[in-house]
Amino acid sequence: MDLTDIQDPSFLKDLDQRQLKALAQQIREFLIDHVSKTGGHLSSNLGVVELTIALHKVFDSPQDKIFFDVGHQCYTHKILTGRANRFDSLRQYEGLSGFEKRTESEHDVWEAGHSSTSLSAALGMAVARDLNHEQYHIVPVIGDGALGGGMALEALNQIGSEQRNIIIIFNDNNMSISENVGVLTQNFAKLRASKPYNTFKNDLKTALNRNNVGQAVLSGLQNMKDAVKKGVIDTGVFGEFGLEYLGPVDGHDIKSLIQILNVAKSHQGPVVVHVLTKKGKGYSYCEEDKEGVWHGVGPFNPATGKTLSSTPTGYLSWSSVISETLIRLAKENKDIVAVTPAMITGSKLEKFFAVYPERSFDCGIAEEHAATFCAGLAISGKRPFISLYSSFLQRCYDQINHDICRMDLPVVIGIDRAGLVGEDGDTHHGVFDIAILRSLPNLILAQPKDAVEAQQLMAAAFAQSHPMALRYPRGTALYNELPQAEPIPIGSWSIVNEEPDHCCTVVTYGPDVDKVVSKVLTNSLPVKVVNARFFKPLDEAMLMQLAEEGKPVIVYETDMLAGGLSSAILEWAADHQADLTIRRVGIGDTYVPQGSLNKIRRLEGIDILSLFDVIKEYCGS
Ligand SMILES: Cc1ncc(C[n+]2csc(CCOP(=O)(O)OP(=O)(O)O)c2C)c(N)n1
Ligand SMILES: CC(=O)[C@@H](O)[C@H](O)COP(=O)(O)O
Ligand SMILES: [Mg+2]
Repeated sequence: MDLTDIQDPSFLKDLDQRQLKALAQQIREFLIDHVSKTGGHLSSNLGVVELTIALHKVFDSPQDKIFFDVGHQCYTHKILTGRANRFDSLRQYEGLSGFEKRTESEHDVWEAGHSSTSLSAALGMAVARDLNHEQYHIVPVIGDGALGGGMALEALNQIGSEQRNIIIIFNDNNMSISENVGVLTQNFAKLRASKPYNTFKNDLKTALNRNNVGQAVLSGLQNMKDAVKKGVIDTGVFGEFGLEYLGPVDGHDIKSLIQILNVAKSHQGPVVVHVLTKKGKGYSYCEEDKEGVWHGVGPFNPATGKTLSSTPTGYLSWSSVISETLIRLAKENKDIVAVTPAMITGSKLEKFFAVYPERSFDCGIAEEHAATFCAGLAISGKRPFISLYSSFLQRCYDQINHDICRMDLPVVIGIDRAGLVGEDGDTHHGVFDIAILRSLPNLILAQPKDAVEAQQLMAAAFAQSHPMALRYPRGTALYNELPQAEPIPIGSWSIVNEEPDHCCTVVTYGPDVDKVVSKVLTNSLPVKVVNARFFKPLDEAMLMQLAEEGKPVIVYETDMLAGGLSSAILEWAADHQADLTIRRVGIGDTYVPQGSLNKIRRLEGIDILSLFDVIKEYCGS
């Protein structure tokens, strides 16, 4: 069949096992082919092809609510709900989202991008359904990584006591982005290997194979409950939470999946279906990947698995610049330890973990815990470095406030993926951190303009004794190793382009500093450019100087205007009754969509050309 002919999942009801299997194969080939051109979350999607087919065969979407935790594994769901024809535009501006999007389809009943929200959402939906006296199934699909997240465990706690009808699909591929961590994974491993239950499951299968499926389901469930009571079946952590447990089932065997989902469907109360899948199933490069490099990929050659883009010579990713510097600092300072909430690969901490295994900690998807864990380390004399994607840092705002800043503990926070990230879209843009962190007492907040400053700011961060956060974007920077980086004085800005008779001053930060300088020089515009590398504390002497010069000041930010650098400068001007004419360029009161950085920066009016339109107002053409 042509996948682009699919309108909705109802066609699955008429397909037999053989046809369903063929469909799975076709979808897998489609995914590899399309993701190799657009990039995307390949491995997780390859792992849930059969599971998603079985879910849409057994349940009736959109009446029944099928949705995916994080949402990065919903591509088959998109194909089965009539969106195959839009895959050429995956993750592009105005194209198909890489996550579920309610505006895209009535079958997308929940949106995410951040992990571990699905179970709370499911319980909310279930309570609303019951209060409305409605009848439908609520079917969240959650991975073993996401299930270890605090929110998911908090939700299980309430789901167990509410006892509403929810069918939790536990997609256990024994992987987070890279290898999963924590004691829960051991509990899952025990369940996976649970022999007595596997025997029991076969009994259930035999019962289900009889003609009277309804009766088989009921007697199967009764047998199962008896077996649980007798302690024959290990229900693991789920039993402890008061949930019915079904499984484990082979997540690539559509027949077994359909059988067990039918059992779950007729169950009263919350039930977990434990599905074993292989991350990257059907594509050897993905199947063999333990580091998670195939979790999210850019365009690649499907035959060789080789990525089509390459880092230019001499450049390193910003994450690598920071982690290389951390390794050097850690050599001198034995108290430095590195902490990550499940982002070793994205944060480029693999090397640090290899060089200093006993000083490296992967906490799992647990930003809140990871931040307070760092506070505990710091209060006991260690110098923790925690790497957090800006967007995921939002999860642990309170811990940064209550546990780190309030006690003025010297934790160094690497804010990775700061600013717009591009194709992951609104859930992942890291544009709020300046605004939310700037109000926290004791915190120092900075951003380097280049890799040299990154090394100097890292040195500064570990040379002082307050919490300090250092933000850096997705992408690369020209890298020259500084064997001995001199710490930059805290709160100091620098003038990077001085003009004796300037028409205005541009105050900006990060990699845009040098872009603005090169543009004004190329266009021979008399514009002074200031590198505002500290958002907190501000360089008050420099601000006073700008006020005395009396020239217009354009604050050019590539993050949210509200609460950002320009807000900080306006506050300072008001507090000091300084006469500053401020013009602001930045992101307005909106969630920025997905798309290439060039495209969305243009759209939001924060690209260099937009800045130049503003400059020209002051400097003529
Ligand atoms: C709060 C938060 N932290 C980190 C991430 C980054 N992240 C995306 S997917 C993922 C792994 C999820 O693992 P799992 O739930 O097992 O799904 P799988 O990819 O194995 O299918 C992580 C850490 C995120 N999306 N949200
Ligand atoms: C789904 C998710 O949250 C991550 O996989 C994210 O897409 C990673 O993005 P990077 O490519 O910036 O590491
Ligand atoms: Mg997983």
